[in-house]
Amino acid sequence: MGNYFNTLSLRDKLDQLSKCRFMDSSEFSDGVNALKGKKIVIVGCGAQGLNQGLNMRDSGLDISYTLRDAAIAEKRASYVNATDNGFTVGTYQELIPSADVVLNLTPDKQHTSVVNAVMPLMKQGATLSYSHGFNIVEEGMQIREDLTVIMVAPKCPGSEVREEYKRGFGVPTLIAVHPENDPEGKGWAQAKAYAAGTGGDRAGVLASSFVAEVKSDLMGEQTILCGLLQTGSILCFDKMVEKGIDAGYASKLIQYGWETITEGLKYGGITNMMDRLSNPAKIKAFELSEELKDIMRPLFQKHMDDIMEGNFSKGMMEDWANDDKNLLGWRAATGETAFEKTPAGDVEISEQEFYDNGVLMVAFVRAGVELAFEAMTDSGIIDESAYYESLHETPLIANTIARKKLFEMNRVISDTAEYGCYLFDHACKPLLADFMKTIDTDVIGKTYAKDNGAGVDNAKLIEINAALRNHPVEKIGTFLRASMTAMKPIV
Ligand SMILES: NC(=O)C1=CN([C@@H]2O[C@H](COP(=O)(O)OP(=O)(O)OC[C@H]3O[C@@H](n4cnc5c(N)ncnc54)[C@H](OP(=O)(O)O)[C@@H]3O)[C@@H](O)[C@H]2O)C=CC1
Ligand SMILES: CC(=O)[C@](C)(O)C(=O)O
Ligand SMILES: [Mg+2]
Ligand SMILES: [Mg+2]
Repeated sequence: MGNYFNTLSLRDKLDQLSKCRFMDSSEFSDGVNALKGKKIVIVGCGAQGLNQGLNMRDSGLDISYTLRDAAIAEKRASYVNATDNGFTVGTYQELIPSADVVLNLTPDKQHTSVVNAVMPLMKQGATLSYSHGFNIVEEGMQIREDLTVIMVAPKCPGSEVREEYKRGFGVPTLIAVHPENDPEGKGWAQAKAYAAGTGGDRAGVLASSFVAEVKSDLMGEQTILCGLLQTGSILCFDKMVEKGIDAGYASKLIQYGWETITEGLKYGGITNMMDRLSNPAKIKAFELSEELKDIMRPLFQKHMDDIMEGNFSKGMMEDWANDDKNLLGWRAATGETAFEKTPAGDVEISEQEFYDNGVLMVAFVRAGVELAFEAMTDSGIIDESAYYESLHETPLIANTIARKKLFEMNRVISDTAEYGCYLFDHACKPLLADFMKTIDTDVIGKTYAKDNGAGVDNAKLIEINAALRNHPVEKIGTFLRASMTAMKPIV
């Protein structure tokens, strides 16, 4: 076993990275049929396992769970999750031999040992599925030749996979078939039916590759989605407290602010999020975000390079071998930050106030989304995929911070995402130290400018509006969001 991506020729690397086709909803007219009546067994009942299983059962599929022996014997959380929801739970020996499709939804760190345990028990011609291609792409896992290997990767945390489904919708999903393992040519039909079962087809599905999924997913989660939201939360909170803003107010502004301002992003991209500010505040947010982009660009590029070259996965796997020493230490340190420890105050903050008093947060979001999108597309990842991994998913992660701050975000995302998030955060905070010295409460904690009071430079405003609207993330976003609203009323 070794890094599969690194064994490919440059031509094949570029070919796999650029695999990404936005599927037409008509391609899902067969619904879940390709999996109807098949026995689907999910390994693991955690963030993705439980929520995908609930959706697929509601879509009429036959779902049961297999857990390691100790989880069953000790009635661990995963066992309780599955049995409380009325699912059959059994050992590998009991359930795997009769399974038509096995969904491996255990943490990435466990994939090699789980697949090695499960594979010999799988029947001839069955299908093995992943929701993240790390094991195949970064570890070069070899799967038995008769087995079909597919991937169905929801572009969001497991909790939101369920929430969106309950709302009658779904989350954008990337599907793929491992080219080395499609002996019967049934991979795509099964992956499509699986995406229909989770509701993903209603939000948008990209036909992609294991390689493109891994490289884009790692980049999004480390930088804009989790890393930057963590850094931004800590820096904005500490600054407000340092400058005398009430700590309870500061805590609330950050905890719920990301969710509120990225709601604007969800509806109308960066353009709409920035349009929610007064004109003078928009100009200020633009200037701050330009500065942030210049400072952070090398860090975003470094993350992309490390992911592409396999350095990131190598470092993380060393930590796996070291009993997750880094991960666990960094997780504990996050729990000790002042932001995490200060409860949100009992103060009313109106929807508009989150924008008006959070100009710096808006600047962070714009800078992070654009930088992540640019780094991905510069490396051969297609715009649609880069959009989902930067702009689209940010509000979904922000929702988790609103629930229970950074603790909840880091609990809900995968361990892989959490590890990369801390790496980014540790490098980004010192990088922004000088910039933060220039920041005062006019851009975080207090209202920058509610109206156009002191006047607005028309030429500058026009130039800024054009720069925002002409960014490629806005072009692809307009197209993808149009297909989403078009699909909503059908539900
Ligand atoms: N978290 C997310 O929202 C997202 C995750 N993904 C991907 O989905 C996959 C699952 O991640 P996630 O849902 O976060 O995982 P979780 O950490 O939530 O999964 C834990 C589950 O895996 C079981 N498990 C842990 N170790 C083993 C083992 N050695 N053998 C058997 N079962 C084990 C646990 O059972 P036990 O009780 O025995 O510990 C538990 O049921 C990953 O590939 C991830 O990258 C993709 C998109 C988003
Ligand atoms: C939530 C999600 O999509 C991540 C961030 O990729 C993950 O948890 O790995
Ligand atoms: Mg992801
Ligand atoms: Mg991930």
